Amino acid sequence: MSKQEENYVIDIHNLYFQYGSKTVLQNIDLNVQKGSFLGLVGPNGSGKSTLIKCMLGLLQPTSGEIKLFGETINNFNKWDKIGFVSQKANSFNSGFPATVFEVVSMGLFAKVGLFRFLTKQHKEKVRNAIELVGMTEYMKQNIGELSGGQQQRVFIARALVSDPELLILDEPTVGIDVHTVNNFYTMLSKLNEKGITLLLVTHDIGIMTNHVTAVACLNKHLHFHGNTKDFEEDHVLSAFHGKDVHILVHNHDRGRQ
Ligand SMILES: Nc1ncnc2c1ncn2[C@@H]1O[C@H](COP(=O)(O)OP(=O)(O)OP(=O)(O)O)[C@@H](O)[C@H]1O
Repeated sequence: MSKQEENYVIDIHNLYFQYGSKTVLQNIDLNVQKGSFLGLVGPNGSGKSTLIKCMLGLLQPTSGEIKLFGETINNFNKWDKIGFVSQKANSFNSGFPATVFEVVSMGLFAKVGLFRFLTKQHKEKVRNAIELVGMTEYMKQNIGELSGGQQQRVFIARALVSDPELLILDEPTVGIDVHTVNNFYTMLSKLNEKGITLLLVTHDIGIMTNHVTAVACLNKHLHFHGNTKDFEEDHVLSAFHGKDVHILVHNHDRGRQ
């Protein structure tokens, strides 16, 4: 393994995926560097979720190679290094009988079983995770009483509580208003500054480019993969060709390299 490859938390080579006879991913070469914040964009049906499912070992690629933390995915077993927050995780109704603290505690279940056995240290971990996402003042509130954006922060805290090195977020801002989305991305940037590698699947191309350190554009093929400085509207347009898409790529200077 080269020095550069040692730095990859995800390393994908020549990946193909088919649902039956329909090819959804073709010849994908993609890596995620340790400490980076990668935004993965593409139009509806471009294969983003399929690619994430392959990375999480939920789907078996038709061919190609996926390495996680330097290990071939079939041999990889340190899944606690990876946290995952899915699309529309925020679907609680206002009567849902669990507080923010309890929901975040659930992220420790795999490690400690029932949360009535949480030790002092575990409770401290839960409080820290809640603080990281800026939700301390809501700790005792019922999750169902929070806004969609606040609920998504809680789900990120739940994923963070087991100290993952890589956090994968699939469309976490669906249904969240623009102002909240901006704050949400600022929070993600802060997590990234603390050393957590982030992979974010999103449609929010304009806002996203102000926060991520690298961008990948997918539409069956990978149309672009590089840093935000080299990322041009042309790449998005070629990935999104034929789609009705309005893109605002702006303020690259604010994106960290
Ligand atoms: N289980 C499945 N069986 C057959 N085809 C599927 C299945 N899941 C997804 N597809 C198809 O595969 C293609 C890629 O879907 P995928 O969900 O990966 O796209 P996406 O980029 O995540 O889309 P979106 O942005 O709309 O969530 C689409 O054409 C979709 O219809």
